[in-house]
Amino acid sequence: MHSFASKHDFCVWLNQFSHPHLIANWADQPHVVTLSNEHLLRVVLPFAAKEIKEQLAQWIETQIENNQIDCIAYEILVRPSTLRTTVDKSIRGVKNVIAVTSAKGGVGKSTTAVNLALALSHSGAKVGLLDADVYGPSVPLMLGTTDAKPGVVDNKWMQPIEVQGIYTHSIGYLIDKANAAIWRGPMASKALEQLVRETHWPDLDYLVIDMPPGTGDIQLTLAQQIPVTGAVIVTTPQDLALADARKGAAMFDEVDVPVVGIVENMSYHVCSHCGAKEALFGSGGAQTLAAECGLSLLAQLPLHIAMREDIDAGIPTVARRPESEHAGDYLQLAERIASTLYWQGHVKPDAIDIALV
Ligand SMILES: Nc1ncnc2c1ncn2[C@@H]1O[C@H](COP(=O)(O)OP(=O)(O)OP(=O)(O)O)[C@@H](O)[C@H]1O
Repeated sequence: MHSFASKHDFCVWLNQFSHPHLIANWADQPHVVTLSNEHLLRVVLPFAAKEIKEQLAQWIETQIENNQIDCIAYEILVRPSTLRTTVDKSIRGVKNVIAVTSAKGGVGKSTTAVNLALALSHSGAKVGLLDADVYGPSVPLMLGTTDAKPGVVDNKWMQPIEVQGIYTHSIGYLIDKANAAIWRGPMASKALEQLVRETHWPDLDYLVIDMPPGTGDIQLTLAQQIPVTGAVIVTTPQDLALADARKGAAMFDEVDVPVVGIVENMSYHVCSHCGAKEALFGSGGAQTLAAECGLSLLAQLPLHIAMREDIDAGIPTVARRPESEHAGDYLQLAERIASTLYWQGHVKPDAIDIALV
């Protein structure tokens, strides 16, 4: 039987627990394990990690039941850390920014961004979603908030719209689609920076930004102005989309924004009648691209009629069918992104963020 005389003993024991989103000796990371004077063991998971939380609790309970350890008082918390970014100027209230990008329109970037934000929230984090797609703000439609109008706080801040447990803001709440489409270059970048910085975000662990598609000046300027913790590139298996995704990876490299990896959307089609899988747009492309660019292939998401129907109904799959296989895919994706950001990044020392606006 294990006996624990010190925090070190607890860490050695906890390190035996493994999970694909943890690294070896994870419990030795600063601030992850603490022991109170009352002998309460506290494990703080520093990124969105509901699955780890549940599996770790189960593992501890099994150890107690099997008399491998004495009964202990413990708690497991999910408390994402703030990570350093190349752009120093932080966003008031926001710990980490995840930019969801695509080099080409129509590949499912917004669908991925919305479901990712909801999945991060289901995973125990406090999450915001900013629809920065000036050319076609689709978040209000996807979340059924087309009639929402953000309130104003202190004559200065815009209040985000809370829906399905996440805090959202969209260019679509302010102007209609027809006007957004004519924005170009500097005008669009300026408006977007304002949108992100003048929103009264509550304290958020993650702000997911649905970026405008493409790899032009707007995207480049945004990446240089907004403290992006990591970018996710969404693509489809078609050659053309993949060629563009390569450009996306190169652009983020140029501005020193870490790319967490690639999401292959519409990777295969699932027949709603017989469940058969077909590679409509070819297969293996994203895998090759990821290997070529030294990036991870984070997920291969199917093209499925239910996902489109959920989006059209204004309740994305993660919220509408949280127990479904598709929602499970997004939860896995969310926890993979959150853990990768943490293990690849550097924790910012706790400080009161002074917003520079
Ligand atoms: N995996 C999927 N399964 C089924 N339908 C999907 C899937 N991903 C996206 N779609 C559908 O494809 C259409 C385009 O998706 P979406 O708006 O997310 O793309 P986008 O890349 O953000 O496009 P744009 O750049 O034009 O905003 C939507 O109707 C959406 O419901």
